[in-house]
Amino acid sequence: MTYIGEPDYRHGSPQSLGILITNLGTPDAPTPAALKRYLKEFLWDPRVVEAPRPLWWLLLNGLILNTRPRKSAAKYAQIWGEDGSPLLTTTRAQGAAVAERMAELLPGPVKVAVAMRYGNPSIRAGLEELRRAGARRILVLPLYPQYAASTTGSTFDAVTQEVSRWRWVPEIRFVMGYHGDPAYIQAVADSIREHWQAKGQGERLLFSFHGIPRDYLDQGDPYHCYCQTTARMVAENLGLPEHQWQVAFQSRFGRQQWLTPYTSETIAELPGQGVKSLDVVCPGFSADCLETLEEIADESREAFLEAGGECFSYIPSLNTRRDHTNALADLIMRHIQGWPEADPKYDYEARREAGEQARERAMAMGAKN
Ligand SMILES: C=CC1=C(C)c2cc3[nH]c(cc4nc(cc5[nH]c(cc1n2)c(C)c5CCC(=O)O)C(CCC(=O)O)=C4C)c(C)c3C=C
Ligand SMILES: [Fe+2]
Ligand SMILES: [Fe+2]
Repeated sequence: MTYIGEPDYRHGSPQSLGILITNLGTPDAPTPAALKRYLKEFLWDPRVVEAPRPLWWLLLNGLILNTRPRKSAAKYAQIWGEDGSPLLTTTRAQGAAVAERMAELLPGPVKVAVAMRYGNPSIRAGLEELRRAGARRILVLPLYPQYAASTTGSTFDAVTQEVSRWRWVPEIRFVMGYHGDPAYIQAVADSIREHWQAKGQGERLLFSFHGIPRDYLDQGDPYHCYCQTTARMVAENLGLPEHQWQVAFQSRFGRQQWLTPYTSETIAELPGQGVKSLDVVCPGFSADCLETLEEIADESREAFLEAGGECFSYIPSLNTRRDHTNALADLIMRHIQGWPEADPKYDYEARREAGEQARERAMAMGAKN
């Protein structure tokens, strides 16, 4: 629908709502060439690697992009599904599920788009999709429960940078995290309970979160603290005594110190401390991906068994669980408060009709398009 001039509240034009659901991103294919493209974009982001640029450029282009793509491609090949990367297929399915749920909760239309911070579908493509649907108000929901500058902060940069090129900037709000959201905590705890009912409970529950360089914490990033909070709240919900759970950080990159304890070291030490059966859950990952399916469910399992462990169980991410979808939709509802589309009395049809009439009046008056 095209308007003559600006849609205007006085004429009752509809202002439609767009939700941009994002995640980190993934290569287009499990090949060294696709990984090189993906890693180049990802690792050049100053929110991800904060090292001084000229030096980092040399290291990245001279060394890392000549070695890592091949190794990472081999890992991706192990988890690649029929429809592509699990992270992307799951995020798309989450977007569709949230859209369905939002249609139940809201009186007017809502457009949901899915985008990835790196790779495809890009943030630009996602925002374009919303713009074409006529979204004048946009809520951005990065699927990172625990805020980190490298993830949520970087998504903020990408969205605002993209919109800075638009002539007509929409209203934008961001969900900056939900590490302690009761419905999210409940969903994680219930997923663990259900896993225990089906497969039995291990002697220890390990909460494994993606790491960041220790230096980022020292400079004030709240991520470490938020991970501890999530883990403690889930453990409390489960009624787990302190000695039956712990937190560790996975997926270290490079030589610097990262958040400790490291998941890999913790898992190798536990059997020696008498823990023979272990459950691992990764509540920082909304969707199963390379870091959970390959690094935890595969590599870590092997490491645990090799170190003398007997039983290793990976508890899947929330993915498209119904309680996850509902928790995300509730989060959206709370963040769009005050926007007319969130008002149950908002009469979308009446507004649309009034808008049409205003448009016709303007046409009759000979306004130029
Ligand atoms: C180099 C620094 C990195 C930082 C800092 C970092 C933070 C960070 N990452 C996630 C979530 C994911 N990371 C994933 C893959 C991945 N991460 C890094 C590096 C850093 N991450 C690399 C190089 C890769 C690519 C794979 C590899 O070559 O090892 C993924 C999985 C993507 C997939 O396609 O499945 C996720 C998800 C968080 C939450 C985070 C900080 C809190
Ligand atoms: Fe990462
Ligand atoms: Fe990894």
